[in-house]
Amino acid sequence: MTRTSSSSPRGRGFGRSRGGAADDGPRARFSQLLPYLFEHKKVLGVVVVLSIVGAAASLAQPLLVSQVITVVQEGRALDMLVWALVALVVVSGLISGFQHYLLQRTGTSVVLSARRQLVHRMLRLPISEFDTRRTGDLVSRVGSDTTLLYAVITQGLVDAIGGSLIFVGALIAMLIIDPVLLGLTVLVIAVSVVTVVAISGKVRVASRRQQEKVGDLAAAVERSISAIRTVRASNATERETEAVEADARGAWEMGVKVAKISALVVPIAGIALQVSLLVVLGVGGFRVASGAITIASLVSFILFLFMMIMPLGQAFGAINSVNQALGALGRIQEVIDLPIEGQDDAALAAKAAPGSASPGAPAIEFDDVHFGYGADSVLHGVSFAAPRGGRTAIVGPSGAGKSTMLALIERFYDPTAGAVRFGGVDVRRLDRVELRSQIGYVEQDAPVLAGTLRQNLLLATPDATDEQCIRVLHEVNLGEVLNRSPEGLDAAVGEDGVMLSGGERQRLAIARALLAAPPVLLLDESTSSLDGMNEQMLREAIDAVAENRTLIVIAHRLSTVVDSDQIVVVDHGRVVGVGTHSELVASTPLYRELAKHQLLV
Ligand SMILES: Nc1ncnc2c1ncn2[C@@H]1O[C@H](COP(=O)(O)OP(=O)(O)OP(=O)(O)O)[C@@H](O)[C@H]1O
Repeated sequence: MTRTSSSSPRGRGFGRSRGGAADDGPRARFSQLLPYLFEHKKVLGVVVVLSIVGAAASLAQPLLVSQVITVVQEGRALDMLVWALVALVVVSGLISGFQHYLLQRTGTSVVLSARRQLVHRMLRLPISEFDTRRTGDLVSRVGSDTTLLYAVITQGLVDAIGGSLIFVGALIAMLIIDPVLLGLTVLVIAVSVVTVVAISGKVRVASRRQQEKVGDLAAAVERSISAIRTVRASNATERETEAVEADARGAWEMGVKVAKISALVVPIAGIALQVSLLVVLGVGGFRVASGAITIASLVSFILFLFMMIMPLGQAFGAINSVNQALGALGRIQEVIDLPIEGQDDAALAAKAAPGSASPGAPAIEFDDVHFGYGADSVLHGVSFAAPRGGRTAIVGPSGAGKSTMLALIERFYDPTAGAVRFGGVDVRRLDRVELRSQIGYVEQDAPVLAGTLRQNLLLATPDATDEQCIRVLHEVNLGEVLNRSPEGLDAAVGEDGVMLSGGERQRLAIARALLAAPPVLLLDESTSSLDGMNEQMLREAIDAVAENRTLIVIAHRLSTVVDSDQIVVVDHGRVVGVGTHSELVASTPLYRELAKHQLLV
């Protein structure tokens, strides 16, 4: 069988993720974050303007306070000044509320666009990519990693831009009030900034590792839940729980590490404020005493100092959240940067020999096809032709490469040598969408998607009517399932179709393929778990649909294929015989053996 991510042990997470080790994981640069921000440049522009207005309103406050002190000292009336102060406070509040809303909204939008891009890419990756990646880890990149981008907008970057304006404004005001005091303050701040920058890089690494651990955790949960019946039946619940807990603990440990590093960053702004305050109070006191500055100037200098330190805290927070986001962005970009299926189709098509579609050509033809999933070769020079409108059966021992042959027809993989032709044309020269629209494919494990009967049927044929759906369900003897629930076609089938029996799942998958009625049908052991009566009904349906169509069936039970136009016998990736049942019994020892086992000779 051809394994996909949902059924292969490799796909289920027995293996570890790529790049799980310390520092060799995907890294993201700050510049990779910018496109996400540019996408919302208009709103962010509004936010920046609001920040400027808000900053001006905030900066005006100490100036007004200083005015108030002077006016009180001079014993004049305060009316206008007080009102101006109240208005400033109200305006600053309103601005910051609106800004907050815009930032949250934009943060969510950035997450949305990262998710969109990821999903768009993920569903188009080559099938081989899913052979080695773990489903849970991919899911966690969409669900968890993307949420870290939210914090960049809401908790950091834009705030810091607004904050930096206040910072600069306060700096200028302080320079005007007293350059000496400012010099001392800047010295303290410079030391704290250097310290923060030095330790913040570590946040990125720890955050990326934390996200990797969350990916491991999601993969472990997915693995256990998807095989929950086997886990229970094997009395392995305890062990699986421990394994999942170990991954959860790994994520926790990394979270604690991020917390520790962040904890170093956060108080630095507070310490800087306290030290500068002490310095300013001490030195400022002397300067007031010596008459270099007035008390009113010292008070407003201190208010500006607070104002300057606050955005510094924001900036440190921003450095932290940007670094966390970059850790996650590395994992997001890694998937977005992967080549998608068909990206190198032009080069492949150029390599393929030109051929033209001709009515006389076989529907499907394998011409000396070689293929391997990795280093191990699976097909070694397979050649056969499936005639148009005929029924071809592929038989052979388990692992011979039968499902792989169907995967090559669907172009889930391309041969390493030789060619697969569709109607005389090398499939590498055909558009994949066009090729697949010509082929109905029923996988060995007959996947049924969570949802309703209708959703499953309409997967390949979204425009089919209810009548067509119901007709095809009857054709595959699933009419009874339809009557089982008053919801009819809207009846749920459960996750992976668990509410249907194995045979019913297969017949639903076949119904889906039949509904599209394509010229070529590929059935991978589609009748293997049907009981005698259902199998008969199904064969009649396939017989009816197979008329004037090319059918390629992989079957282990020869009784289902003895009346095929031709049978291709495959062993260890090689074709060892082609012919009808009686011809092969006479000519091919392996086939004779298979037939003997199944009491057909
Ligand atoms: N996605 C995959 N990645 C790596 N190896 C694979 C993959 N799918 C199949 N193989 C390997 O390729 C070989 C042929 O597998 P294939 O599924 O084509 O055999 P099959 O004849 O259909 O077997 P069965 O009758 O048991 O379904 C096997 O050794 C299998 O382990």
